[in-house]
Amino acid sequence: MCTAITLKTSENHHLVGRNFDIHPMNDLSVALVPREFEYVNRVTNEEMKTKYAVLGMGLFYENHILFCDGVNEKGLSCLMLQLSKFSTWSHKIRKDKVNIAPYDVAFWVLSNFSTISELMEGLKQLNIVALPDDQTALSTEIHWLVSDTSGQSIVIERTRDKLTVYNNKVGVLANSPTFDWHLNNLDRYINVKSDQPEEIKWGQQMLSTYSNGFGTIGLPGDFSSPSRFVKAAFLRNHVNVGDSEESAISECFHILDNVAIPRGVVDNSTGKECFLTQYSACLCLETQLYYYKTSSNQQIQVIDLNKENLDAKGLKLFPYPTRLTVQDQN
Ligand SMILES: C[C@H](CCC(=O)NCCS(=O)(=O)O)[C@H]1CC[C@H]2[C@@H]3[C@H](O)C[C@@H]4C[C@H](O)CC[C@]4(C)[C@H]3C[C@H](O)[C@]12C
Repeated sequence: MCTAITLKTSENHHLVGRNFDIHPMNDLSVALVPREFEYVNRVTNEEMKTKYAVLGMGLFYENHILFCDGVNEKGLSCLMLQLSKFSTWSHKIRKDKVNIAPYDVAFWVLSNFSTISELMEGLKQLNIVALPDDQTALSTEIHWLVSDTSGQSIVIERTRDKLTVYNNKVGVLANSPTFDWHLNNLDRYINVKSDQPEEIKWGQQMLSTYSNGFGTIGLPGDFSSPSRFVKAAFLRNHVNVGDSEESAISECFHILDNVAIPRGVVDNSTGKECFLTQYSACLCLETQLYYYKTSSNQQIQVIDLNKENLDAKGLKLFPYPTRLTVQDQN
């Protein structure tokens, strides 16, 4: 379970927020990858080099860093979310294409493109490959939310052996099923609204409200992907984010909290380990600030891409907060 939203302030700053929901894991850390950083393409073994510096949540797996989400120095963001049972990958390297493993697509997007329109050209060359001996790639089932400073936001999915790009007009992404299914499902919630309903008579019986929030009755509260999508879509499209980046960040985390999973409430499919919201992040595309909080430390951390040396030689990792910190008031 993961949920992502986009938001815009009245000062035209674009934010992208996400919950990362998984069983408890230790290998996460915000990472800064500089320009001209050299690494090996896990599909072709070719040497690759980053064009743009990238700041985002890195996940270390088999001595390899993959990006769950991030923003680059040009204000392009890319997030990956699970798309179980629907994603399909190519199983062959194609010489005329850029061959990338599914778990590395987010990093490829962030390190090579500055806008969505540039990326759309790049996608024509992309072959997302899971080679038969790459168990990691074969078990990866994901789709992506990409946004840029023009305010455009797209969803990229590869299903039934075809890449589809959707314009994301609702500003939300969750997990399975596919994005178009979620958009159709939204119609069922057409009656949900922010305003209070009027009093009404049913026969001789008068129906009236007795607390705020009666307009939102019918909004789902469970943690399934369709329900999180609907709830996040309603909140994202009715929230008042205020003028500044600061107030919008607070509202972004409020929305993410509304679809976040406390420890123990949801078991994973094997029933052995619980799922939880491991971290929630909010990225500002204009300022390239990465705000985040973790399941065990709810204090918001912030890392500024532009305070770093973007031409440094190696990767920089930031400590992942795991202990509760509170501010003493006396
Ligand atoms: C949990 C991540 C997606 C977050 C998310 O959307 N969760 C919702 C799950 S659900 O729909 O509600 O079930 C996924 C996306 C890519 C996944 C990783 C990649 O597939 C690469 C390897 C694959 C290995 O089999 C497991 C570790 C792993 C490193 C994966 C861990 C985890 O499953 C990741 C990080």
